[in-house]
Amino acid sequence: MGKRKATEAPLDSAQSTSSAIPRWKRSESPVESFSDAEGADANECWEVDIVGEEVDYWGNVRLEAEWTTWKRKDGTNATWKDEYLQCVDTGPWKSHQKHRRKQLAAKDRTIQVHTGLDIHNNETRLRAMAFEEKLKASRPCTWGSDRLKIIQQREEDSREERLTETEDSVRKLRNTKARLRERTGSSSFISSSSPAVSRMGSAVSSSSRMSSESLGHMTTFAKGFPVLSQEIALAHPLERPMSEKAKGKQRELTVAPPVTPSKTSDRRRSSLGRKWTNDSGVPGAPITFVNDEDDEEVPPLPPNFTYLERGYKFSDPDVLWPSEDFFLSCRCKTSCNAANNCDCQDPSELRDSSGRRYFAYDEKGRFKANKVPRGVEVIECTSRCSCNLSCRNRVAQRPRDIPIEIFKTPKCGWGVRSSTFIEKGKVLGIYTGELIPRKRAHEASKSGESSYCFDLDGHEDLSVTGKPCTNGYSVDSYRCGNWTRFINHSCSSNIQIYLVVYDTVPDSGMPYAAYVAKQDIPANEELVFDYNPHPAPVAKLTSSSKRKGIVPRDRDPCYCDATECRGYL
Ligand SMILES: C[S@@+](CC[C@H](N)C(=O)[O-])C[C@H]1O[C@@H](n2cnc3c(N)ncnc32)[C@H](O)[C@@H]1O
Repeated sequence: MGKRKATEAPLDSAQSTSSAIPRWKRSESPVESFSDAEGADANECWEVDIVGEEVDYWGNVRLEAEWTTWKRKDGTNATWKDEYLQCVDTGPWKSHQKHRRKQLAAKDRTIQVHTGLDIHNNETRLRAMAFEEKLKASRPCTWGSDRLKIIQQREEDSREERLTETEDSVRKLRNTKARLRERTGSSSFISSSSPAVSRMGSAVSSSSRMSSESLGHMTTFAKGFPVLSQEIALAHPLERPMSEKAKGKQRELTVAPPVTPSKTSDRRRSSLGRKWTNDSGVPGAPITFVNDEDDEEVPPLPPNFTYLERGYKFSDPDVLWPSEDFFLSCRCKTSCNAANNCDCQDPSELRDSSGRRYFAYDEKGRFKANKVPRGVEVIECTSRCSCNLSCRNRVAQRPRDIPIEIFKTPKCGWGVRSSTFIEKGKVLGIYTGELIPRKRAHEASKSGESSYCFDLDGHEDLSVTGKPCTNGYSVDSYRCGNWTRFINHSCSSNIQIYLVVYDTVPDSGMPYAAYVAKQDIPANEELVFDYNPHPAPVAKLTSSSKRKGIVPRDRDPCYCDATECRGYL
């Protein structure tokens, strides 16, 4: 609602500006004569309603109004002339428009705006404004401030990590003092089942031997984990000096009661998650840690554990990775279309009955499990091939694109799941770690040293020899590895392993073990594989012996809960 001063207004002569682009074209409305009009207020103003608006090329807005108590002789009562609207309060109209824009933006997923005209009518203008507002809200261009936030977050993280270490050292000091008091017969007693102590034996039980779905052996000989590196290495000489604020906090901590474990745990979990996500190089597919079971902060890891998303670490002088000069290569342009025409597929054993070679993946990059016999290495294109990363024969080597959650399971220590649905045939990642000679893995197992070893058995057929090969290689992910080292066993698995070579030479005994979805896996379902899908003939446990917890000697009990559970690992 608004009022217009009832003065004689001149005829609008400004039909256009000097510019080539016209302003809105004004109608030849006559000078209004209000001499016979009634209904004016004390200031000689007549009430108007704003009913529309237009915008010109330069963004100038003009309003359309209608007199509520006066009309022309021809019955019309609308005007665009701002001369008549100078004392109109436009506030209510603007808020009405804002509300309508919001409604439009909420209603349309994509707002169609046709801006071909110089002059936009009310609807177009509203849509354009709604579109811009929506765009701004959905994709705010805040990279500058985002960057600042990341930097601040990093600084905060490193400060928090130092604080956590300090808190741990205080707790440890208290425990040590308590133990000393205990030894010296002091009456005060502190339970040894404090989180730091109970954690050491919790996750992984001792001496379990497993073999992979396809051919490898997974050997886990864990006699209890050392505690995390952060707990031991309190002040690294190369670390930045602690800020005054943090020092103050440290001083406070020495007298204050310990912080609640949940807060510390959350901080440590998110800090480790961020670190591993950064180290994995795939920020779009983060790694997170969740523990809804107990107060264990993060999975127990040996000191100086290194996260390695892809490839192997070579620390053993006996293990030599083949030189790039020996890699196979093809000359396919952009992407390899047919395995039969692809030179790097020459040694591939994936052939149909007429001898024609085929790829292990379909056009969508899904692994064709039923077409790849157990023990056959999949040969992917190498860095010497002329095709690019979009090639259909480069799948296991692509960066991971599913988010990973490492979570505490009720019975099997830490396990792995993803917050997204995983399609059957989806290749999830490869088992990484130190590539060591098989004999070293066996020595480690005999000496009872903790290790997470995956035996790369290559073409060995366990069903024929019945014994594991001793001259091959194993992957030890105890000190170095990625999220796959947390995948638990189930007698009813949803993922399987196949061997793949890329950037190495086929048949060298050094393939990668790739994890692939055996079936569609719903979001948040634990990812599990059968550590020993072709077990040597050990008597299957009866349900009553399972109930009694009787397992064969040298075997660990299985807690997978599958109906067909064998009862042991
Ligand atoms: C490769 S690790 C898996 C990650 C492990 N849960 C952890 O917390 O680090 C293998 C170990 O996990 C435990 N584990 C895995 N699956 C299990 C199962 N079905 N039943 C009992 N323990 C299991 C065993 O202690 C085994 O030695």
